[in-house]
Amino acid sequence: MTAAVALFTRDLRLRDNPPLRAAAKTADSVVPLFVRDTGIDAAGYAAPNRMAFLADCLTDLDHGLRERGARLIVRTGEVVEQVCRVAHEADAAEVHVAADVSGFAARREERLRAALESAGRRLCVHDRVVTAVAPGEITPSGKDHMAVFTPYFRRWEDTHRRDPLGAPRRIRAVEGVTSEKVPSRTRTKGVSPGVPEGGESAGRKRFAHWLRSGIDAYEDRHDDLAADATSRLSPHLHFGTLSPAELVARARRQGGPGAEAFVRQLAWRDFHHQVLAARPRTSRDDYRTHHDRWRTGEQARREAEAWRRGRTGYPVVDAAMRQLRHEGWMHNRGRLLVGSFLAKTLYVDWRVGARHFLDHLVDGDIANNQMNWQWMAGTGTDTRPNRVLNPTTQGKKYDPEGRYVRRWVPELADVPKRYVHEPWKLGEEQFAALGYPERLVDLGDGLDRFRHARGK
Ligand SMILES: Cc1cc2nc3c(=O)[nH]c(=O)nc-3n(C[C@H](O)[C@H](O)[C@H](O)COP(=O)(O)OP(=O)(O)OC[C@H]3O[C@@H](n4cnc5c(N)ncnc54)[C@H](O)[C@@H]3O)c2cc1C
Repeated sequence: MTAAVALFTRDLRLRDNPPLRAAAKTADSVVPLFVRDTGIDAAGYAAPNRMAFLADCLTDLDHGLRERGARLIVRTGEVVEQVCRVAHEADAAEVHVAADVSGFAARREERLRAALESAGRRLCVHDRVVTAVAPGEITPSGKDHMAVFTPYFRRWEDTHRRDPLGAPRRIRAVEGVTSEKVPSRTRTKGVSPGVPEGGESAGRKRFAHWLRSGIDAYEDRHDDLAADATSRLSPHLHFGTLSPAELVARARRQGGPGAEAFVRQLAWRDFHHQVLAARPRTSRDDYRTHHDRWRTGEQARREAEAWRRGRTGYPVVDAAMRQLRHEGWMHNRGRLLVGSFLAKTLYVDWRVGARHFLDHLVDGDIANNQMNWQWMAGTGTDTRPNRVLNPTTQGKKYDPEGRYVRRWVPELADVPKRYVHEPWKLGEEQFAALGYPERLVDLGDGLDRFRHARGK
């Protein structure tokens, strides 16, 4: 009897899961393993919103495995040590795992390979699991990644994609490997009230609903803040309860401009992943530095805190920041606006904002978060790095009725449409009666400071 370990990381699904399929195919019996890596807690990345969603994912995965004759083995500790221990207990010849892109994942892979090989076992790493197209698959000659999205996307579209795999029908489990209790959401403290349900079953339901009644309108409505007309699949993509390759294939099959626009966003996801894979230090360091001397000191700290709390005095910025706290999620247009406001208007280091996002986002993801923050701060791959978004004009454009602002900023619930993005124009007395904060900064002053800092 041969045995293999299928190590789940950011691929918490049974369908279209190449490491699981390969483990089940090459060995007589399988240990489906998830390690609660204490290194992630120690690095401060175990945000409660993601831990709650993760608990749902593991519970659902365990159910699915039990239906197929196995169950999820959960262990807590240092990941390499735990995997080696389980491989030894199961006498597994191979460990199958998905390739991933961060520096953390690269180091994990290297250490795991060395430790397994020294015990006479083999690590098998599978591409195109976390992304639809693997990092490094599309590279101009002599380069290790592509730095501009449009040409990347053209090549991405031409890249042959594999057909999505079904879930294994039966999985024969290795006998006698013990598991900790699968974590439960109810035991997670400090979770935002609006965090959605995690797990492959919930993800598939959401995706089916999206194909039926969301995707066709996506191209026209994705920027409408109040309409909430995006897929909200990002947490499922982050934890891999849905496969990006399958999403691309099924959206393409459905066809139409909405589906094409949606697929383009999935390509953005792959794009950022390939940048991080080639430049892992850009999770902290500027991708293209402007030698910014970001504001620090007491006033900048106070302003960053007002931004975190959704009390900047700019309604659409505050609405988005409050949505983040309540739901652990924020609309993409909101993310762009609050990112520009922090990094450019307030001229506070993008890392301060990225950290706050990672503390709250259910989809908080090193590749997507850090690369998008850098894009917005103009230190990343944006070809117009000094663009500054004006929250008032953007608010009027993407929330013309003020419905998004009223939903998240109760102080402005009864303000007429004319003033909802500029409540300070109501007049002193009426404005004071709202109990809504004064503007932190004049937009013109913020713009001048930023341009001066960037030498523009
Ligand atoms: C400052 C900032 C920080 C961000 N942080 C994250 C993050 O931590 N995790 C994350 O998944 N996304 C992040 N994004 C990208 C984007 O805002 C979210 O992916 C999107 O809002 C998720 O909502 P949705 O699933 O409804 O997206 P949809 O519009 O339905 O798009 C479908 C999918 O495409 C991908 N996608 C969409 N836009 C982008 C993008 N700009 N970059 C990369 N992938 C994209 C996502 O996986 C998304 O689920 C960030 C954007 C900005 C500007």
